[in-house]
Amino acid sequence: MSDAIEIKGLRKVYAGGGKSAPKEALKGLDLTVPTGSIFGLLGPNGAGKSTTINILAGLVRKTSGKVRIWGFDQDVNPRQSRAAIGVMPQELNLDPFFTPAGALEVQAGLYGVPKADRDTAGILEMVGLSDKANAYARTLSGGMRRRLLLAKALVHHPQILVLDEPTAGVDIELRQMLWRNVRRLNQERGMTIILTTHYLEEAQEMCDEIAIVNHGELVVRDRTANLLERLDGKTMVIVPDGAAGPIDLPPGVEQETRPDGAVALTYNRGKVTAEQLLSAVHAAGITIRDVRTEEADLEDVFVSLTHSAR
Ligand SMILES: Nc1ncnc2c1ncn2[C@@H]1O[C@H](COP(=O)(O)OP(=O)(O)OP(=O)(O)O)[C@@H](O)[C@H]1O
Repeated sequence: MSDAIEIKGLRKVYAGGGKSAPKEALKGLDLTVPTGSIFGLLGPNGAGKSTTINILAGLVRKTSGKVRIWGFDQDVNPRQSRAAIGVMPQELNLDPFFTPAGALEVQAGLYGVPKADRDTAGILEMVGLSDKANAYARTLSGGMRRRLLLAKALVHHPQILVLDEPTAGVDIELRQMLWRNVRRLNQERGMTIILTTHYLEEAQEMCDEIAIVNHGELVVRDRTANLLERLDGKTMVIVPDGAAGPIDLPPGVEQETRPDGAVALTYNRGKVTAEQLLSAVHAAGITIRDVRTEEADLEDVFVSLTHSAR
């Protein structure tokens, strides 16, 4: 199967409460998530990411459109489509009276996982909670609760794992543990991973493919590497030895003097070469103390695309 998730024409209108008008959070979203990928769903606040994820998880009812999960139409085979997906939610809502081991057993029961197929100890070990297996959830730290939420998402051995803002506000150790586990689940078990994050650097590093949504619509979906290539602007930063005078630059190159005296030359890689720039700098009689280049990153792509969509 090529796509783990297929979303077609997905609309969600939240009923307005009191005097507030109804809100169209998704306006006919089309999206596919390839099987075996680590897929990033990005977008500004209120773009519709959580709504999309909650519909996939079966927590929010869509207004219209088609959702297929692991080949199962959500409307026709709700049980199978739910069984194929595990969701680690944003909120840390856990029953305080359950222990981690107890919570996993209950979750396994809810999904009808036979006793012989349960792996409570193994999952707790994977998320680093073995020594807390029998502690009450109310005594767990915020980080431990997140580990437990990840563990709960895995009890029914889903093919697809969805993580909604998994690293928001967590410390470095937990973040590394989460990403280590995500990579392992993806590489060793072929699990398809979908995640939302506000940390673009993280998405750039972790995700093979990225979709950006804005105002309930898809802005772009592409391989991360292709997205980064879309912006072929590059900046050469020159630290001159002494003050730099005017430089006679090729057309289309923008010159900016930074507060530290460095000269930033922004150019289009397709039109101007680094060599041309360096020649122009030399011709201006500038001695170069240091030179470096800055590539576009996902943040530039994100800003440029969500901006132009507006
Ligand atoms: N239960 C609800 N009732 C009414 N409106 C809602 C509800 N949930 C979300 N919305 C609205 O729908 C839009 C999309 O919200 P959603 O939470 O899906 O965005 P998001 O991309 O996840 O944002 P964030 O990055 O802030 O989590 C927003 O305008 C939000 O105010």
